[in-house]
Amino acid sequence: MAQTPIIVTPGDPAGIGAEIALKAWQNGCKDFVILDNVPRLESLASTLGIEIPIISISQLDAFSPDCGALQVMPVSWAVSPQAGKPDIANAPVVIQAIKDAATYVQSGQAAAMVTNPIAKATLYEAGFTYPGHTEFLGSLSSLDKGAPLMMLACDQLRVVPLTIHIPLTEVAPTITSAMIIDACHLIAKSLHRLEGIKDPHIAVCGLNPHAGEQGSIGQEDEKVIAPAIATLRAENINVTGPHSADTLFHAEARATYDAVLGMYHDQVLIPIKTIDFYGGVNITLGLDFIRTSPDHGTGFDIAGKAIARPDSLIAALKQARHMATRQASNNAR
Ligand SMILES: NC(=O)C1=CN([C@@H]2O[C@H](COP(=O)(O)OP(=O)(O)OC[C@H]3O[C@@H](n4cnc5c(N)ncnc54)[C@H](O)[C@@H]3O)[C@@H](O)[C@H]2O)C=CC1
Ligand SMILES: NCC(=O)COP(=O)(O)O
Repeated sequence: MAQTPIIVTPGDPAGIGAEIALKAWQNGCKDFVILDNVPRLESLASTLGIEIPIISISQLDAFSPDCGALQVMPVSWAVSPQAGKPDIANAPVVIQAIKDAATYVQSGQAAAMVTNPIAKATLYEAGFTYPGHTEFLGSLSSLDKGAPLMMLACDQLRVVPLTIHIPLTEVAPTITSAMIIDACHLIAKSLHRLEGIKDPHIAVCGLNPHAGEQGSIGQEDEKVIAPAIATLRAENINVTGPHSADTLFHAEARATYDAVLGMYHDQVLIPIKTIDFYGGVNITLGLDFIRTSPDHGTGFDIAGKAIARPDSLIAALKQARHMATRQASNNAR
């Protein structure tokens, strides 16, 4: 039976997305179709010294994993992409590609979507009103309670930030016990569904240094986070905390839990990117379709220089296929 492809979005065409997709294909990931433009990819491949056949297909059911060429569904860039120089004129094409990819997965034409990095500031300038893919895809999907959540995963760690792209000054007033409860329910359900982990242990970070030092360095740990943990534990959800975030990420601590729920972006993204900068994968939890992504950004400083590493995109493609296979077997039960 023909394999349903993964659909890959171009991301910002001035970034490293196309380069890492060419390299992922060259490295044996042949089960995806990318939304982009054949002449541009051929020209980029030639500049980068990557020799692979590239063909256009007009619909996803024409995909053949054994055809020996990178398969591309065409998009028309408003202006010719220049490496390292994002152009606001291409923003509508970038956004439409994300929307189209989500539709392909929701309709079953693609098994999952993998997004290449977008330049958030460029899209904001063009009027994009969502903080990032996670929230945008959430708006296109029916959602589990507490969704969408952003989970970053590598072989040694899984983390979820409770708040994502908001200013640090807004974190403390934003977090609530209900958000923590919903997030832990969704993480537990997702780890069971996606990875078969029954009763996963979720370690919840405090917000303040030393998890508030019993209320003397901030009140949120005792007044917001601890009550949520007590509620979850009363429901027999395997949650501990609030933990001091600074002692939660060394190897011995990591061996004690399945995932960490942090209160804000950098609290949990710094540890995972330090542990595995090139191999991490971003997974959106709680959507009605599968979406993963490399955990890095557009890499404008290295675009077009042939030095971008495809590891994270390769890991994202493998994770997406793993999730699609698991979902199919869950559905068949
Ligand atoms: N999922 C997404 O769409 C994401 C988008 N971004 C966007 O990316 C843009 C740039 O963000 P930065 O913070 O500079 O992060 P970045 O990840 O693009 O770059 C940080 C550093 O890591 C290097 N790097 C990144 N990916 C690499 C790879 N595959 N191989 C080798 N080196 C690599 C870059 O050259 C740079 O020195 C921003 O506009 C941000 O919004 C950032 C993270 C995720
Ligand atoms: N820092 C992670 C990040 O920016 C990913 O955001 P998203 O675009 O996947 O929502």
